[in-house]
Formats: sequence, structure tokens, C-alpha cells
Amino acid sequence: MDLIYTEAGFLIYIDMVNLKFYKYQATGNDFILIDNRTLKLQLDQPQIQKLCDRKFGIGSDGLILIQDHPDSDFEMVFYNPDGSQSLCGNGSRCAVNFASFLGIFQGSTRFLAFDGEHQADILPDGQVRLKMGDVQNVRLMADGMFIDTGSPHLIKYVINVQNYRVYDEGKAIRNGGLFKEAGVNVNFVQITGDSEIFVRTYERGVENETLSCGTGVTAAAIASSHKGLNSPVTVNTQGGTLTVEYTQISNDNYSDIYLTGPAEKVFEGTIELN
Ligand SMILES: N[C@H](CCC[C@H](N)C(=O)O)C(=O)O
Repeated sequence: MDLIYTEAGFLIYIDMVNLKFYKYQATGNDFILIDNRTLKLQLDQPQIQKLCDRKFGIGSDGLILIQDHPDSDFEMVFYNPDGSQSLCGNGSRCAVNFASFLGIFQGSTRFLAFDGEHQADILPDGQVRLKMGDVQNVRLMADGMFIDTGSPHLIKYVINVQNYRVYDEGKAIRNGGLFKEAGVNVNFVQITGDSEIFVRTYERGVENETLSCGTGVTAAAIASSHKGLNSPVTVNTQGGTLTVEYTQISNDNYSDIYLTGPAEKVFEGTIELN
């Protein structure tokens, strides 16, 4: 049973709605996007889980609602498939392209996400350049470097990332003592050049490896400044290539952080939502 507002502003109960959705992917990190500006749908965790399920639903690494906001061009509300929330870098880049498709803005935008307001530009080649929040802390831990780029990330450097047991080791760390409660995204990183890395990520809330993770590649690029790499960093992932730029102010302080890469519509459709 859902509560929604009609165009006239009436609050009505509905048993089932034919929900229009759009499917986007950003370097293989895929998302369901819904224009929620009029619908004002409030989804519960079982509905989110079902929509994101790759067998019983549409299938995705997350779900994003686009909503009006009095102080920004729009607000994006992101959910992991398990219903948990955080900033989503690749999802934000998809939301920017979707909001432009909806005619909410052209060229440059300011929108609200889980960790506050972000600015983004759609580049002439269609890639999206997203401004990330500043980073004030790089914590060296036994298991690797911990950096929060709007979602929590652990960075581990490995020799042969292509053959690494990302799922097994990522799952163990994410559910291990230190991170069991809040969870963490685990990024396995191989330095492949003077300003190039390859990143594979086990994602919290997806509870699996994803083909790329925007906040993860951002954290990995920043961590790599402690390994002698400088901005801009080319980050290759299983799903494609991204670029991370930043200004390092001090050992732990980074600002003007930008994540750039493609974000494309794959298909659109409707689904019956109970
Ligand atoms: N799973 C992450 C959120 C999505 C991160 C990733 N999809 C991205 O592009 O940043 C978490 O719960 O911290």
C-alpha cells in the first residue's frame, strides 16, 4: 500500500502503480532512476530490494529518486540494493545526465545528495565532471588506508589485481570486526603507471563486486598520492575508465576533487509496483 500525492496535491493510498523508470550505467555501475518530482513516492526497503533484484526485478547496483529541492536544481536520493544510503559517485553522474534529459538544467548544475550539495558539468563529449566533497582525513590502518569520499572506503594495494580474490577478501573485510557495524567499501588497487591505477571494488550495500565504484576510484586516486602519484589520475576499472583530479593541501587534506567519466542511458520501461 503506497501513499502518493496527485497532481492536485491530494494524498491517496494506492495498491499498485505502473512505475516509469530509466536505467543508466556509469562505467558499468548501473542504476534505476525515477523522476519522483510529481509522484513523491516513498519506497520501503522490500520495494527497493525487489526493484534492484537482478532476477525478480529490474536489476541494478542501486536506485535513485530525482526530486525537487528549494535551494538546488534537484535532489538525488540514492539507495543501495539493501536499502542503505550514502553518496554514490557514479550514481550522481547518472543523475546529472538524467536531470538534463528531463530538462531540469542545461550544461552545469548544483544538486543535493546524501553528503550535501555538489556541482557538476556535462562536458562536450557527454562525460560528466562531478565535484566531490573535500577529504580531510586519510587514516592508515592495518588493513589499508581508510578514506571517506562521501561513502567509506578502505584502499588495499595488490600486485595482480585482475586475479585477486576480490569477492572473498572484500566480503571478509566488510563484515570483519572493525567494519561489521557500519560496513565499508573495499577497493583493491594496482599501480599501473606514473599516474594510472586499476581499481576493483567490493561494494557495501550491494554486497558484491561492482564493475566500478565512483567514490571508490576517487578514494583510490587520493590514496595513491601517498604512493607518489599526482593529479590527474587515470583510473581503469572492469567497467571502463574514469579520471580523478584533486588539489592536495597537506598530507591529509584534499580539495577541488573531481570525478569525470561517462554516464549513459541504457533503456527505459515501466514496472508494476505494489
Ligand atoms: N555502496 C556504496 C554507495 C555507492 C557507491 C558507488 N556505487 C559509487 O559510485 O560511489 C556505499 O554504501 O558506501
